[in-house]
Amino acid sequence: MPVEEFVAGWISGAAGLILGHPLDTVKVRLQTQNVYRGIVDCVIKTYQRESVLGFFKGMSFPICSVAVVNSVLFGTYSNSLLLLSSTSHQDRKAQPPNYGHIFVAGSIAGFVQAYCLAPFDLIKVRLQNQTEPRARPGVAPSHYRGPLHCARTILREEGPRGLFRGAWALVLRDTPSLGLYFLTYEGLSWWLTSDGKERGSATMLVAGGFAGIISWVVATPLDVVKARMQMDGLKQQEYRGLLDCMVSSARQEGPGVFFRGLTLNSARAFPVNAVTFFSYEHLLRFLS
Ligand SMILES: C[N+](C)(C)CCCC[C@H](N)C(=O)O
Repeated sequence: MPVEEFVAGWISGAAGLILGHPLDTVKVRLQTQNVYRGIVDCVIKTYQRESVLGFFKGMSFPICSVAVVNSVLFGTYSNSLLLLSSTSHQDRKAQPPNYGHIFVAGSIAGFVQAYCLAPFDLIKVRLQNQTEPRARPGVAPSHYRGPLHCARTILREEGPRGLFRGAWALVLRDTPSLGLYFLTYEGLSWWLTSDGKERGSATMLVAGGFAGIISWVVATPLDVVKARMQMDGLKQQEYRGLLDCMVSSARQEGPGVFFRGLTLNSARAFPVNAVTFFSYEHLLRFLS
C-alpha cells in the first residue's frame, strides 16, 4: 500500500486549510446565523467584535484532524484507484485516465473520509459560530472554551451521538462531490498537459483550483443542511431529521437558502485546492 500518498495528502491538506480558514468562518456564520446582511457585513462585524482572531476560530483542531482526514481522502482514493485500474500513481501519468474508475474511487474516498471528518467538522462549526469576543475578566466565557472542552461538553450534553450530528448530510455531501473533485482534477490535468510531457506546476494549480470550485458548487446545498443540523441541538432541537431540515429551511427562507455561502465556498475553493493538489503532487514526486 503506497504510504507516501497518505503523507502527501496530510501535508497538502494542512497548507490549503490555513489559507482558506478565514473565508470558511465567514461562510459558516452566514449559513447558520441570520444576523448578517451579507459577506461584507459579516466580515466587518466579526473584525470589530473579535479582531482578526475571530476569523481563525476553530482552526487549531482542523489542523490536527486534517492529518487524519486528508490522508484518508487521498490515501483511499489512490488505493481504490489502484484496485480498480491496477495502475500505480506513476503508471497513470502515461495512459489516458479511466474517468469511470476515477469517479468511483473519488466517491469511495469521499464516503470514508466523511465519517472521519464528521466529529471534527462538528466541533469546528460549533466553535466558529461562537461570536463572543475573547474571554476577559468580568465577561461571561463562551459556551465552549476550546476544541477539547467543546468535545467533552457535547458528550455530556448531547451524548456520543451528538458528536455525529449532521454526519449523514456530510456523507451525502462528500460522496458524489469528491468523485467529481478527482474527476475534474484528472480530466483538466490530462487536457492541459501535452502528450508525453510531465504534468506542470501551473497545470496542477489550475486543475486543482477548478476541481475545488466545481465540487463545492455541487456540494453547497448539502453543506448548508449539514451546518444547520450540526448547530441543531445546541439550544433546543429544531429539526426532526435531514429531510425536515431541508423542507423547513426552504419554507422559511426560500429555496435560495441552499445557495448560502456559494460565493464564499467558490472563492475559497480555488486557492485552497490549487495549493492542496500542487503540494500533493510535488510531495509525491519527492517521496517516491
Ligand atoms: C467535497 N467538498 C466539496 C465538500 C470538499 C472538497 C475539497 C476539500 C478541500 N479540503 C477543501 O476544503 O476545499
